[in-house]
Amino acid sequence: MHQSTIPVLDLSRFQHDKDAFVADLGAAYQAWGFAGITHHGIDTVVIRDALAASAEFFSLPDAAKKQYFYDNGGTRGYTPFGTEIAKNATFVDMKEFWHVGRDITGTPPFPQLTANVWPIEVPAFKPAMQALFIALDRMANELLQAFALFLGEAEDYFLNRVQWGNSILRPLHYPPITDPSLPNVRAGAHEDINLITLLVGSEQEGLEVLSNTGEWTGISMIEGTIICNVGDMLQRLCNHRLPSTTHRVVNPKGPAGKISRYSIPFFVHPNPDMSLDALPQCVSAENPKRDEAILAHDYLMQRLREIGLVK
Ligand SMILES: O=C(O)CCC(=O)C(=O)O
Ligand SMILES: [Fe+2]
Repeated sequence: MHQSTIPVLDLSRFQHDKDAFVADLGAAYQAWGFAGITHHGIDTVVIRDALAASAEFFSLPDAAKKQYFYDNGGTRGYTPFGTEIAKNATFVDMKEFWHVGRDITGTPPFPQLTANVWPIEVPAFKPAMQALFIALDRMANELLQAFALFLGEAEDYFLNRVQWGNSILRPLHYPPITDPSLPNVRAGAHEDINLITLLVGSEQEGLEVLSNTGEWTGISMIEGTIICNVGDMLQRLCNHRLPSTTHRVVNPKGPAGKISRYSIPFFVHPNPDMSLDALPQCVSAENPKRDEAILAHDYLMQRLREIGLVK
């Protein structure tokens, strides 16, 4: 039966009902590339504090925010409105965001893992984002264990392939769209580049996912549910057995469109030297290899140039 919206998975089942959970996860992602995740073990306070700190930062005057806009391809700090554009889109996205990376003590094993910057105007921002980064990183590792099993690899397949990944936590702000001459799209249709994405703040309306029958499906979750979707890197690795589904953010009709949207995606990246070549067990006569072999870092650079974040 065709489900009309994305499935919801209870992550606590991975610990006590592993085989059934992995089968359900595989079915959910093969159908949608997206699922809501409940019982993920992340305290609601961690999520609320991060969303509150994000709203506080974005309410600062432009001049204060722009102090944190660096010519670094948006890798750390603030990126103002009008910078990012979805591949092949006409209008820039109606969003501003901040990038938090992995906190490293000592010399980073990869040069991409540059130091974080923090806004001094909002003291709560740093501890709130650090706590959310650590919690989502842990949750991602658990989900990747389940994905590894589904794909016929050992449970720990990803663990030493992601621990130095340049994963990015991205607090986002979409302002209300009040100018009627602007399109109603806050973030243009796109696929995520990375392995998987975890999305916090999805209770607000506006996110739409393209179903496998070609319909835009509006997604809003009960508070605390974290959406997880497959990105292009995982799609390549599994030779499209799991789809990296197109999604976008629209300005909802009615009162929800008159207020700002705050969401926080966590883009899970593999170590820069991980090969994204299709796993041999995912290639067959019926499903021949679709993409060329490429290293994660080279693939990322290619994609960041396409969306205007790297010139
Ligand atoms: O704001 C959202 O809910 C989704 C954001 C998103 O898809 C992205 O930043 O890649
Ligand atoms: Fe996305």
